[in-house]
Amino acid sequence: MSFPFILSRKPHIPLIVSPHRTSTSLAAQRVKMPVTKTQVLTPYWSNGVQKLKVAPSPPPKPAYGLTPPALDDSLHVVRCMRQLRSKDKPIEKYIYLTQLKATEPALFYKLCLDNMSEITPLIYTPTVGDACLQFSHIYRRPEGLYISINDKGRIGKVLRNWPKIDEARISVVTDGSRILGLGDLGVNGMPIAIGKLSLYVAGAGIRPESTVPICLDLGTNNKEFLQDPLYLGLRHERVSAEVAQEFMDEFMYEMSQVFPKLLVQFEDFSTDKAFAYLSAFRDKYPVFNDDIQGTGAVVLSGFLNAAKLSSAASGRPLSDHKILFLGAGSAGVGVAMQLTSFFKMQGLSEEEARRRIYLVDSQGLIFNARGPLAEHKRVFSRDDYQGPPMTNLVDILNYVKPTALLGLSTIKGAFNQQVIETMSALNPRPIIFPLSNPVRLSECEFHEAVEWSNGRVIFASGSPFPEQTYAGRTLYPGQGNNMYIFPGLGLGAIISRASSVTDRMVEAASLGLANSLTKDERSADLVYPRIERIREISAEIARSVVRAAQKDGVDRSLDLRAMSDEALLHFIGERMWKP
Ligand SMILES: NC(=O)C1=CN([C@@H]2O[C@H](COP(=O)(O)OP(=O)(O)OC[C@H]3O[C@@H](n4cnc5c(N)ncnc54)[C@H](O)[C@@H]3O)[C@@H](O)[C@H]2O)C=CC1
Ligand SMILES: CC(=O)C(=O)O
Ligand SMILES: [Mg+2]
Repeated sequence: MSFPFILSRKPHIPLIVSPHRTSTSLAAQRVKMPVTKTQVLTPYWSNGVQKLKVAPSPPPKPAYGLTPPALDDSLHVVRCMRQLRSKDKPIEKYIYLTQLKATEPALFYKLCLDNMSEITPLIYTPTVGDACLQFSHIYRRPEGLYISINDKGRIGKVLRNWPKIDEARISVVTDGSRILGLGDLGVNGMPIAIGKLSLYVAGAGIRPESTVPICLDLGTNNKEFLQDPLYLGLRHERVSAEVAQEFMDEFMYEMSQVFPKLLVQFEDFSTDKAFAYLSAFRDKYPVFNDDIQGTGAVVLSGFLNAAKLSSAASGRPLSDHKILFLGAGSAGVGVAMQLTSFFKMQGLSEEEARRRIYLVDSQGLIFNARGPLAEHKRVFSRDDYQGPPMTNLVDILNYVKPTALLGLSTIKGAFNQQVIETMSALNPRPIIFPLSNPVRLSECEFHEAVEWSNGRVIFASGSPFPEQTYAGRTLYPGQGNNMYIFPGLGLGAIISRASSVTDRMVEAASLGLANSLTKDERSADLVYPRIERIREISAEIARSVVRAAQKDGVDRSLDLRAMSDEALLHFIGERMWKP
């Protein structure tokens, strides 16, 4: 018996089927279904045919007398928020919320939805970075699936131990080799998979039981962890790239066999593996890489809105923008690839679009005459600079004269006062996005960018910063984080039952996000919508993604094709799980 992800179209009128009786309802007559115990059946549509599914039973309520007489759901929400706020350290709040999620998931997600801007930084970046660093010390109970190199040859068997195989729809998979900007954390990477999936539930209404966090343990090169007696992973260095690739081939094949309806999100693989696995698997399975594609989509979206504000001040045509990246890893190059589509939208050719982009890595400006380059950097390597290596960022800014400076370098403070003043001298409204995570690795802080640009900066960062007041005006930082994209992208891919995640679907997610700003948000110069609207935004993104999947012919929920845009949006909203 399968439990489709999709909720009933009319969840308020479930059919209750009594033990040992055959239902005589209309819907039930269409599908013969042996009913052996009390079950809640809900009708749903598949390829134009109405079917029934058994709804997973809610957790049992404690029997009368086992809870205090005045325990009341709405007051308990208030009590939990007070308990949460009474804790001083973010990591203590993280541990409290983790326990709450394990014991009362609906309550946990209600708190998340009602307090998105307060709770997101606790279950996600920046606190999740500390949770990963300390995972082997704060570990309490099992959550998620661990597959290690020792399981090679029997990965399918391990996957089948997952208790909710039929419900599984979305998995976030990491091998812990590059967690945020914190480096190789081995099996301590599990909280990043868990945190991203909590945002799928909170932000896109994916059912909690449909999420599968997976951490692959292929060893770690983190010397501190290898010497820590409490470290929870295998105590050896990472296996070679060849062995890891063979392991991944088996893993992905077995995933497709055990979980035929699962979408896979690759997360925080080190850059070489991130590109290798994406190209190896993207045409075979429904999979995307969040750091390459999700980040590309979220930054394109923020950049589209930022470029309009910047061009309004400078009078410069949109096609004239120039973007400089500090950092040329999976995220930097992923964003650069996605931003070429911005210039193509302005009428530039692929070649012209690429020429608007400059990459800087740890050795300075990337140009052909510098010497051999990793494959992912080559496409953006400059052939129009022949001089000596250029390593000083201010020199590079004065040479390139960019309109936008994006940081994906993990180098805290790289956007110092001189850098921001140079950008501000070059542009009436400089676009400065320090996107590295967690917050302590951010290339600059919001208050610095505001102060050093005299309040003119158009700003978005990977982790959240508080708003600032400048010259009597409140200025809001954008959060340029893929958390705005992956919930809606995943929801759209799941609802359309996409057989693969195409470039058009990723771009549709990006444009869906860019277009979701309200009038009020635009007039406050925001480049991303307020996080409190995440469900509404995810629904709009999902609709765009479904349409893109249909255009590319990778959708398998064919009945959605005939729906009007309005009906599709309504359909998506109704399918979101509500705590
Ligand atoms: N805001 C968001 O949504 C996202 C943010 N990120 C963040 O981006 C950062 C980078 O991630 P990846 O690209 O995967 O890592 P990576 O380690 O592959 O890339 C880092 C890049 O920075 C360069 N770099 C290092 N030191 C430098 C220096 N001193 N000057 C100039 N460049 C330097 C490296 O050469 C490399 O090209 C991480 O902090 C990660 O958390 C990643 C994905 C999404
Ligand atoms: C946000 C994210 O995916 C990262 O920093 O890796
Ligand atoms: Mg990531």
